[in-house]
Amino acid sequence: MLTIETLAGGYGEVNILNGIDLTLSAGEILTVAGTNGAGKSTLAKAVVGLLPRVTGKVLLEGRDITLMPAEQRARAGIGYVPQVANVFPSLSIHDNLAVVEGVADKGARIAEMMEMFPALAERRRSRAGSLSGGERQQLAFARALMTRPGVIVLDEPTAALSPAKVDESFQRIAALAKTGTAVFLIEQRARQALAISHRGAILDGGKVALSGDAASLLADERAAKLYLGHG
Ligand SMILES: Nc1ncnc2c1ncn2[C@@H]1O[C@H](COP(=O)(O)OP(=O)(O)OP(=O)(O)O)[C@@H](O)[C@H]1O
Repeated sequence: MLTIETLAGGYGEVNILNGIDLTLSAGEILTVAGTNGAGKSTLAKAVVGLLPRVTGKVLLEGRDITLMPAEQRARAGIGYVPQVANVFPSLSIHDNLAVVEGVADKGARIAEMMEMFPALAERRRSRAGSLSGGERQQLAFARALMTRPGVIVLDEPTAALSPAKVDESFQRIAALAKTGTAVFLIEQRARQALAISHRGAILDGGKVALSGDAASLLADERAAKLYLGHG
């Protein structure tokens, strides 16, 4: 579904990403973890078309999208939920979903989103500006799913959530992958994320330091010691 080959690049002249190779198949969850500043968010931006300078390749279903602008990538089926949620604060929850363009069967899709995110359904007429950080994140997630993207890039989806909601969020992500969506999951909660993932990659200094299937990464002593913490 998504192939990343020798991807490098950054914001200015200095490379933040230093040659990354990763693949993600339909229905698969790939956790990308790593220390602060390792380049995880920068990698997400390169995948969705928001990094100013890149070399190497990003392929979507075999098609080279490395230089494709972000809006076009979104139309081609790459959804993105950035770390700081993008919602329209003055619009209601319902209308935040209703204004998403390019959605076939909009009413039905909104109903599906309300089912997937019960906390949003309860407050569908409330202004998005009145939501908590975690609820805003859910709304941004629902907005990104409206167009039924084949790949979704989630940048720390659990960061703003209360501990009680973290599990629920991971379960929702697992359920989404079961419907065939490929999930590119950036997470600080690496152990929990790997527990629902098929594969994982740990970034360090803009490179993949370790990668493999999620279970072996969880069992890897070096990964545990250097990157996963004890939690
Ligand atoms: N807009 C930007 N312009 C210039 N440099 C940036 C920009 N955003 C991030 N950087 C730099 O790129 C490097 C990698 O940052 P990035 O946010 O990708 O790391 P990260 O692994 O996602 O870290 P964190 O877990 O803290 O979010 C850092 O040195 C950061 O200072």
